[in-house]
Amino acid sequence: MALAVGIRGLTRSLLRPWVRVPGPARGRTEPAAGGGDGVRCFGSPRVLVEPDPAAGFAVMKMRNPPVNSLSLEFLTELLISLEKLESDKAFHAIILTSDCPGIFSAGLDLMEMCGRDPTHYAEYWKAVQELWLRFYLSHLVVISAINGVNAAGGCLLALSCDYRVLADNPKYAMGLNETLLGIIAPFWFKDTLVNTVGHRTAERALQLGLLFPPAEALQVGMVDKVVPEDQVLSAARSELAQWLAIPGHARQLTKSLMRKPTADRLLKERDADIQNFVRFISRDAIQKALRVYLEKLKQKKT
Ligand SMILES: CC/C=C\C/C=C\CCCC/C=C/C(=O)SCCNC(=O)CCNC(=O)[C@H](O)C(C)(C)COP(=O)(O)OP(=O)(O)OC[C@H]1O[C@@H](n2cnc3c(N)ncnc32)[C@H](O)[C@@H]1OP(=O)(O)O
Repeated sequence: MALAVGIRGLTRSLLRPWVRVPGPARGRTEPAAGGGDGVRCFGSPRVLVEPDPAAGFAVMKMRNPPVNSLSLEFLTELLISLEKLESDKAFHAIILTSDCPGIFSAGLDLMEMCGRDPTHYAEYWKAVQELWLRFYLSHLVVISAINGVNAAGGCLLALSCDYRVLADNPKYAMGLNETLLGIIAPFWFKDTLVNTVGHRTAERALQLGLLFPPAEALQVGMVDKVVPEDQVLSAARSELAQWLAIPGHARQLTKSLMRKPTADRLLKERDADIQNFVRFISRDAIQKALRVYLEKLKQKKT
């Protein structure tokens, strides 16, 4: 089985050249995230980046409508945006949020895991691993401003950040709900949750596939702050000030000290994890469960 499609290879094959604000904002000079004037937004079709280099951070907005499902192309674009900000010394932090009303992310794209061939599954899973590793270990401060419902892989992305602000809307539940689909959160999803909420809460949440509404998410420590919906971004910005006041090298080394052992577990068995995923997801029973789940999502509209 061909597992060797690196994310840089993906990047070359999938991504259009870096583009300036596609869609409605194309060609405009928008106010920067922190209010600075004259700084151009940039991005790719599915990721809008609003830089505020003077303040040292950028707002990264996910916009893969309707539900910000993490397709291969979207994962790749998120990685490229992250890489671009990481390699620019002007940036010390990112606020990750959504441009899709009411949805932070519906998690991994079920269409990438359903009815495809093993080579595709392997390529997809490698990109999912890469996204987690890069966000989890980023030297930048990453704060998520969670402004919508946030399931499974989307929740993992938020858990990979350094701090989470969640909008206070009872519809905006968040969690690793894989078991509800008849699938299993991989060990590194589990480890990330355990590191955030502790073993007992994670054990219960993972088995039951719990999606926590804001008050409960705050209570178990899945998020750090719950604020009125219209204050999610400003609360994330205010929080950032505290993180940016710490000497960068000390904070980065401490982050690495805390997170490297967890990341190393995956790094040591990355190929085996891909093979496990491909074997698991290719099973007839799993494919059937995913099809039934997708069908249910569609039926709820009728
Ligand atoms: C041994 C083990 C080894 C290894 C491990 C093995 C494997 C397993 C690991 C897999 C880990 C998986 C992680 C995941 O992230 S799985 C995805 C989980 N996500 C969800 O359960 C959320 C599903 N979506 C929803 O609940 C709702 O869509 C949501 C987000 C609440 C929004 O609701 P609403 O606004 O009403 O929108 P719709 O439901 O109508 O959705 C619009 C449209 O989007 C489609 N869609 C929704 N979610 C997804 C998705 N995750 N992927 C792809 N497509 C999605 C939905 O079907 C609709 O499509 P339509 O064509 O009808 O417009």
